Amino acid sequence: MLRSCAARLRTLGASRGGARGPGAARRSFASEEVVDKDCALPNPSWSKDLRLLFDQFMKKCEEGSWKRLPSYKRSSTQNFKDFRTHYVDPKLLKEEQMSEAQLFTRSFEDGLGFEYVMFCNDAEKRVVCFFQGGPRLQGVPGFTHGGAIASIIDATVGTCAFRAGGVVMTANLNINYKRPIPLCSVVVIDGQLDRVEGRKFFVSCSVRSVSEETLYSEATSLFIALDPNKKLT
Ligand SMILES: CCCCCCCCCCCCCCCC(=O)SCCNC(=O)CCNC(=O)[C@H](O)C(C)(C)COP(=O)(O)OP(=O)(O)OC[C@H]1O[C@@H](n2cnc3c(N)ncnc32)[C@H](O)[C@@H]1OP(=O)(O)O
Repeated sequence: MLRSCAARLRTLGASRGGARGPGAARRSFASEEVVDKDCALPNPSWSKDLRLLFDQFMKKCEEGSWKRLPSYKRSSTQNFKDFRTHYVDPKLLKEEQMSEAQLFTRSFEDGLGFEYVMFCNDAEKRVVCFFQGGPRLQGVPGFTHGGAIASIIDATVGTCAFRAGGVVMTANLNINYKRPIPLCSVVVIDGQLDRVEGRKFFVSCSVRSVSEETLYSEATSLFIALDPNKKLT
């Protein structure tokens, strides 16, 4: 698996054309035109497994029950700007650093870090994430780092909570690591909103192999919807 992963990355290097694939979002950022591509679309580093899962769920999207969630390196939506002004003390924001701010899980070159796509089913209160962890996410040799697994779990269960409760933050994340995840393999993270108590959103998830035969990890989490009358800092 590692060899084919390296091979894909070599072809990726050759195809570095930076093509503006579908789903590119044009917007001005820090006074320059930056094309923020939708990273939740296939690129040459995606394995056959990841593309197959993507195609399967895109068909479900056509049936209407599931929706693919676009994903960008930077969130420029107005609500993100409102988030910063509303919840963060401007004194703490160093504008020059903020212009470099990117979503952590979208901060690696194609194929090297987090390759993933999420689909949501709001009726079932579920978010499914297909994740291929690249060679820069290595923990023990040949396996994915536990912190990288926690990050993609956090993003998946966080998105599940976000869909139900709006702007949320992680208050608690408990992960049981049952089996190590081979580096560059594809896993299926299935997030489920379990219950809501006021501003508390309880979400759990499993991390399984594509064949569903191997349970790699299980997690429970608590997200808190932010109180509009409270600053975060
Ligand atoms: C912006 C939009 C852009 C668009 C984008 C689109 C896509 C978007 C996807 C998002 C995906 C996010 C995925 C990344 C999410 C992170 O990674 S966030 C980063 C890590 N988390 C943090 O840094 C949070 C740090 N903690 C805090 O800021 C504060 O503790 C919190 C979480 C905001 C809560 O503070 P608070 O609002 O003052 O609430 P508080 O009164 O303390 O507690 C409320 C209730 O929760 C309970 N509680 C709080 N903490 C705990 C705990 N750890 N354990 C148990 N109970 C707890 C309290 O006991 C209380 O319970 P009740 O008394 O009401 O029964």
